[in-house]
Amino acid sequence: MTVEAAMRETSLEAAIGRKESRMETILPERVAALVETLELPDMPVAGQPLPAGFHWLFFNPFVRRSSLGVDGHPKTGGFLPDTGLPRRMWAGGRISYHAPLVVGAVAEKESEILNVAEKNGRAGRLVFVTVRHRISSGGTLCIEEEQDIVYRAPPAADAPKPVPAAAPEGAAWTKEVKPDPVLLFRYSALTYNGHRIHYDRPYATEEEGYPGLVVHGPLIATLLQDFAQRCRPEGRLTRFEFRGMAPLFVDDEFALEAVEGETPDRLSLWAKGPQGELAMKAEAVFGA
Ligand SMILES: C/C(=C\C(=O)SCCNC(=O)CCNC(=O)[C@H](O)C(C)(C)COP(=O)(O)OP(=O)(O)OC[C@H]1O[C@@H](n2cnc3c(N)ncnc32)[C@H](O)[C@@H]1OP(=O)(O)O)C(=O)O
Repeated sequence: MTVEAAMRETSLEAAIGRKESRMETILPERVAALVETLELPDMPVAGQPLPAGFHWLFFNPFVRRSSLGVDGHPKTGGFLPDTGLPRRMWAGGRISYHAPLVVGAVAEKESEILNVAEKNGRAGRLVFVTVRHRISSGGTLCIEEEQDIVYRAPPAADAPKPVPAAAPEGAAWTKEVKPDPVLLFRYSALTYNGHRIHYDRPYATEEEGYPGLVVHGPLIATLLQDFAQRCRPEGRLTRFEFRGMAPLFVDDEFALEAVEGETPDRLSLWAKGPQGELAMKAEAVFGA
């Protein structure tokens, strides 16, 4: 191991346990802006529960442009460790909805780095950073989430492109989504996410090697949670687990699909890409 690699490994381990916290008001205007962007039928107003996944609108750090990395995210090496790998993706997560987070409330998010794990993927070296977020309001823990962020090395020029797995067949419910550039732009703006792969086509294609602008993982996960809730209107979503399996791209229509889960309180869901590929898989659990 080189001295540089040994120092990096030490700094990655040192990141585990690092914490930060942030307070914010769950502003109804920002909730309304996402409802309209996603064309959802119900408009929650102050005092009503925040829809699942809408917490990603909030608690995102306001960082000076001079403190951003080339990818448009805050430079790593602050709260998130510098893995030495340039390409960030939102890999997945596990969310528990313990109690409603109410629109209009003041809430606090406490974040902690739970793990940093190096793996070898089909396309090269990967480092997964898992962050636990706890969102509370008025002394009640409302949402607990483990978020997996992956950092990737640029693939070798001669590396074959990993072939994505096929999505399951036999969906009981299905819904088409057309991710146009305005949807991606609005989602980036509303979540204050400067990641250039979502709106800067030359950067996404020439620097990160994607065929087009990349659809945000949390956007797909929010659409899947809304879809899950519509498949089970009588249930309350209490847990949602998802894993991004292959990226989706702007203007390529994809489908949200679902079947009954292994137990009556569950649904298995996925997002199916335009070639029938499994883009995201998810599991929803409902309580009373
Ligand atoms: C917002 C935002 C960013 C984004 O939204 S980016 C767009 C959304 N995210 C995606 O589209 C991710 C789609 N997934 C992938 O591209 C690939 O799955 C990934 C993560 C690059 C890994 O692909 P590989 O083919 O290189 O990996 P392998 O299948 O060979 O697996 C190697 C080990 O890694 C584990 N693993 C794979 N995928 C995940 C995952 N999504 N979450 C957690 N772990 C994963 C896999 O189990 C293997 O582990 P072993 O222990 O078995 O070795 C923003 O930046 O804010």
